[in-house]
Amino acid sequence: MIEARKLVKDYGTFRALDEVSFSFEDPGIFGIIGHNGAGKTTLLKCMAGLIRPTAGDLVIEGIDVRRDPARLKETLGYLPEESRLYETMTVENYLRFFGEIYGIPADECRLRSEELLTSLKLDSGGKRIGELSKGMRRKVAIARSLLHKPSLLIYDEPTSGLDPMTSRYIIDYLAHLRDRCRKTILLSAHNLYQVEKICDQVLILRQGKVAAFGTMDELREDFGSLSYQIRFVAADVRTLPPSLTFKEEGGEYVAVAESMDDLNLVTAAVASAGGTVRRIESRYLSLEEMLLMIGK
Ligand SMILES: Nc1ncnc2c1ncn2[C@@H]1O[C@H](COP(=O)(O)OP(=O)(O)OP(=O)(O)O)[C@@H](O)[C@H]1O
Repeated sequence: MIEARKLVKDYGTFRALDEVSFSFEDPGIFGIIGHNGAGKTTLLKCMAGLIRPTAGDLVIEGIDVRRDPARLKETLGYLPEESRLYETMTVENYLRFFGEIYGIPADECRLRSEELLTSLKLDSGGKRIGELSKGMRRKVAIARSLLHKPSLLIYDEPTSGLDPMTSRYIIDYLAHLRDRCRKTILLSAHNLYQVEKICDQVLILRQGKVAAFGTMDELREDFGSLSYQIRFVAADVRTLPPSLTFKEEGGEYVAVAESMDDLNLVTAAVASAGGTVRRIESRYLSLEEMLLMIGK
């Protein structure tokens, strides 16, 4: 369980996080989204114990992060927005180096590294890290974050700057870590389609405050449906009120209503013209539309 209560982070006189509260039940994937500068990285860094919150409570897996950030080390794998890797090392040496830092015995570290590189489909062919592509480097950083088998992963923009195929591979890999390895993953991302696809709960930050929080279904409920599409048949559409706009599609007619009131007007008009409503579909806001609605 990850719980934040009235979390505040000030940088000097600037308040980057303003009484942020939420709780995540693990295992799961939790997305933190918001416009540039909303406070996502600040929140992730607080949760990773890398910066100290100014006020409020933050408890992760029973560890009070404000009091005892060092205790998080074993439980946590952190992937910063931009990983500074050791350019002149090979991938294998790099992972061995971090294995030593984590106190993993050499044989076990080699086995774990091989497993991770295989599951991430990363074959560096003995190249130095500085010679690898961006996607490969991201995978190396992900492998490093998993080396000590942490139960909690904090990933800042895991797919930023990656091509769609690599990006999708990493997203699917994160889902695999949750579903098969029971990991809890907190991530920030600007690719909202991906967040919508894999996150169990989403926190939307706006200027350091919580603008919305919940499962995708809860957020859709909160934001309301955008429109209703009414499919109907009518023997003679000339009897429909001239104000009703609709189009013909596959032998049916389709009208769009922007609100529940509008929807009632359309269905009443169809009925009074002797028509029949075949289907009403509501189209919910996408996460991107919600973020645009919330504004900067
Ligand atoms: N070390 C710092 N000192 C002063 N202000 C900072 C510092 N780090 C971040 N900020 C400010 O805090 C606010 C939140 O920054 P943060 O990096 O957390 O946002 P973000 O949501 O991750 O943005 P982005 O999507 O652009 O990465 C910004 O206004 C930023 O300028």
